[in-house]
Amino acid sequence: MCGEPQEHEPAIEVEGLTKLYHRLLAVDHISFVTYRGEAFGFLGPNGAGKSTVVKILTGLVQPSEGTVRILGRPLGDREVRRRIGYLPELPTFHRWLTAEEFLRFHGSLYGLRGSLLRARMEEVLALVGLAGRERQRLGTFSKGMLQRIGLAQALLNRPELLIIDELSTGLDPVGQHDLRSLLLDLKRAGTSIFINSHQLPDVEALCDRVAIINLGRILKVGAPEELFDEPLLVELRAEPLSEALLQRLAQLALAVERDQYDPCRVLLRLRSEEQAAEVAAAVHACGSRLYRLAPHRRSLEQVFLRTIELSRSLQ
Ligand SMILES: Nc1ncnc2c1ncn2[C@@H]1O[C@H](COP(=O)(O)OP(=O)(O)OP(=O)(O)O)[C@@H](O)[C@H]1O
Repeated sequence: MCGEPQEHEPAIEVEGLTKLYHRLLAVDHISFVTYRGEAFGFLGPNGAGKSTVVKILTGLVQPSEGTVRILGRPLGDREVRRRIGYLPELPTFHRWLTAEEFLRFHGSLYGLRGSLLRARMEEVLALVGLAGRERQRLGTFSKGMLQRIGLAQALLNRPELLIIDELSTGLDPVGQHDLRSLLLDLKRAGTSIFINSHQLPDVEALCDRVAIINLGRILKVGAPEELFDEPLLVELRAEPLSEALLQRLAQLALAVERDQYDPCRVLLRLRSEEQAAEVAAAVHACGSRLYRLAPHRRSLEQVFLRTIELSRSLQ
């Protein structure tokens, strides 16, 4: 794993965090820790409470209960704000400003000025692929360019912690790839990243750990590969996948999931690795041909959907 957390020093510490909007419990006593140098992803369906948590972390919303420490300091600490970069979910841009004027304004909020500000502006414009666009008005930027200038703004102060509330909206596949590479480079350089996203492939590629959140509660936290808590899941392709073979597989495996699109394919949850040999023997005993018998890894998207589905069925 690249970007190994730095000596397990925390970046964000959240304890019993709760947010009530009038009677609506948007965040329900959640606790988690992210570490320095780590990219931590927050995944959840619409309305899960993700943006509320980000707004609390960035001081835009007051928590109802609980404690938060960022880079070792309590919420609202002015010095710590200078060490954080924040890309909001739907940044509002002043359309009449040029890219340069926009960055100059945000730079001044970080206390940057003069030659240092000019150097940082040049640096971030190059990083996000907007070098040469300094004089262009934001009103004439495409959605992807606006996303990039938003990120440039968040990187102006060379933040130790970058908080991103939803990324990649409006970016074409090349833009998404470039942005993902940029975030990976920042992580490799030691930047801690907290990212809310619906873009599961981005989260899977970037994040060391993810939390799955729904209805204001954290359902699971772990490395993407740890969340695939089905180590003995195997994919079997055999032809024909007869009723007799399916019955034999149902006796052998803990669970058999048929593929609704491929009549020759099933996923089997085994009790032990040794059972793979029994599965192969059952295929031959039933007179079928074995085309594939291999470990199967669910995608983060499948894990996410199953976790949310399970939590809904338990309500
Ligand atoms: N200012 C507010 N006043 C009242 N309710 C709010 C406010 N902001 C958010 N909520 C409610 O809190 C809940 C969580 O919203 P939040 O925006 O945190 O979810 P989210 O996970 O970020 O969703 P999305 O993925 O759609 O952005 C929702 O039910 C939302 O309607």
